[in-house]
Amino acid sequence: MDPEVSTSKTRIAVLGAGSVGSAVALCLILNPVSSEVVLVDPNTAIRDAQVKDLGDATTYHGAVGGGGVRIRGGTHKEAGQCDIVVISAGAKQRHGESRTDLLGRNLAILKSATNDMKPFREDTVILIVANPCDVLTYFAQKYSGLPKGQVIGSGTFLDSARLRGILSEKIAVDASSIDAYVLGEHGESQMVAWSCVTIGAVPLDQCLPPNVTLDRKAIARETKDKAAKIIEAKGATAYGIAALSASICKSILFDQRNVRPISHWVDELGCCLSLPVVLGRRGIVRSLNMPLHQEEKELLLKSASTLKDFIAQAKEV
Ligand SMILES: NC(=O)C1=CN([C@@H]2O[C@H](COP(=O)(O)OP(=O)(O)OC[C@H]3O[C@@H](n4cnc5c(N)ncnc54)[C@H](O)[C@@H]3O)[C@@H](O)[C@H]2O)C=CC1
Ligand SMILES: CC(=O)C(=O)O
Repeated sequence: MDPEVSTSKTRIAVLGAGSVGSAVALCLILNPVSSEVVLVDPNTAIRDAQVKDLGDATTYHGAVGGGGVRIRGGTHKEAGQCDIVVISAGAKQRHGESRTDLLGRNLAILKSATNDMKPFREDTVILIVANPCDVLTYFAQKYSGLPKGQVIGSGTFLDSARLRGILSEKIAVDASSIDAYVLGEHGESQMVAWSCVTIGAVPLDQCLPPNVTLDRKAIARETKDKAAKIIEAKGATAYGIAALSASICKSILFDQRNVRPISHWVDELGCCLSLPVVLGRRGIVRSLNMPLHQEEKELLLKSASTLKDFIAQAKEV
């Protein structure tokens, strides 16, 4: 951790005061990472009501070194001067819609929000959470003009957490001791890097409990479909992505160098998608080259090709 970093000097802006944005803000209050959280939404009635509600949660939760996190409403311009901008602004999927169905609506929102935030501080990191996450990350890099490594997406961090949770139940090992990654698109073309799954450095196949066999296809499908199942029942997902977004903010602000599957620009593949990266104060420190099997490499290429098609088809306003 960078000893120079202190929560007393740092600000995180959250764009979008809806289900996800407010849950991100709550996580940042309960597990303080910065001294201030600035909520931004053109719907100022919702924004201010969320600020009041969240303000009640700050009372007994002091930041590191004392003093509570300050939550307040703010403008896009102010967001451009924050250490991190988490972008959850945009439409969410209705039952039966895919993430990519949101592209037209959310690209327009992203463009106007990014223009409204300019000029950015030169060290601001943008974290895209709104969907379709990977395609929006590509366009946020283009619109913001910030170095590509500073504009990232939550990507398959959430899918990887879901995969670890499912594996944890099947093999009765705590999820935090399972190293397993979903790669590629945060969406339909995602793939599981099965050849690299380890438990305490032991390859998965070599440490299954007796009488346990894993149906890998079914597990990958359950991982991918988890969001749709939740959306069908309650209309949205929010808590998982909020906790993980707050943890990404912590990795960045405290220069923690954690390895996470995060959506970022991958030169060889010509798009933004998730591969494990080292996260630091300026976003991506470096990408890690996973020793994937040939068929996994092909699935990753297919995911990249799907994403490039979406980028090519996107109608910019
Ligand atoms: N990456 C991931 O794993 C996840 C992504 N999401 C995505 O997050 C996004 C937000 O979802 P919810 O919070 O449930 O939606 P919501 O509808 O509850 O909130 C969206 C908010 O964005 C605001 N907004 C619109 N234009 C804006 C602008 N220019 N600047 C700032 N705010 C603006 C709206 O006024 C609204 O309050 C959706 O695209 C959803 O698909 C949701 C869950 C997980
Ligand atoms: C909505 C969404 O992208 C998710 O929960 O994975």
